[in-house]
Amino acid sequence: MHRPGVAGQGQVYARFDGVRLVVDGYVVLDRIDLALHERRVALVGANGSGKSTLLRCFNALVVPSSGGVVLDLPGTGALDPARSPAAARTAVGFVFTDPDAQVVMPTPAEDVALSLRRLRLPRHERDRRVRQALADVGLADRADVPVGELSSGQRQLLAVAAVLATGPRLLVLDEPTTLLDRRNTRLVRRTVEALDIPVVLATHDLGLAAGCDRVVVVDAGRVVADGAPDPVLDVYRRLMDGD
Ligand SMILES: Nc1ncnc2c1ncn2[C@@H]1O[C@H](COP(=O)(O)OP(=O)(O)OP(=O)(O)O)[C@@H](O)[C@H]1O
Repeated sequence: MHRPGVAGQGQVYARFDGVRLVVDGYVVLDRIDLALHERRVALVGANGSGKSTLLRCFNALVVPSSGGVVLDLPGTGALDPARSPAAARTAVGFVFTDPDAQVVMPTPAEDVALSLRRLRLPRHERDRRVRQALADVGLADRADVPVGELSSGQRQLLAVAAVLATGPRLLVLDEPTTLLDRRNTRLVRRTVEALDIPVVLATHDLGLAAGCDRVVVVDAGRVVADGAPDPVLDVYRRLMDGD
């Protein structure tokens, strides 16, 4: 396994210990050992290698067959998502690839407000958070336009805003730029870079991965390279090109 050095940044906020997932006899994840402490971590790997499944372990959308995950985020203490799925889903904001699966209300402001409903906030606090979340992703001036008038990139950012408004301690993004053109990709990239919480994302966009602090290559459910972006992405390119 290739493990080029990566600069340490802060405390470990997520640890995977021997995570294995078997579904109908098929090994989806195997021997995943990770201790994440970097602000930005990218998972890369071929289609079907297990990236989305690994991300889903963060909030118990997937529960390992064996091994375990421990989150240690500000305000949560040590937390096993499999044992405390509700707490994990409060602490971990999860954004899916397709924003249209997540954005359901007619306007951005209403959509973000919907995500806050279960927090039962006083109206003024809810409105404040809606405005703040939209401002954080550069959509302050689009708060009340019909969602259909937003670009795909802006809809992706709206999905991020709706998740950020709930105050997650960690943001997990599954292929956030896959559906986007270069301009919208840049928009999402810049927004992610500016966030003040850790972000773990899966991507086929090697530019997005290169801007992260650490890159993890997943192949057939295993971690095969892990470390600083430049050397690890070289390993990944060679793996994909069959050299
Ligand atoms: N619940 C499940 N039942 C059966 N097979 C599953 C299940 N979840 C995942 N798989 C299989 O596990 C493998 C990994 O899937 P996963 O979606 O995690 O890959 P991925 O790396 O995110 O792929 P992509 O880049 O195409 O999104 C695939 O072969 C998928 O079909």
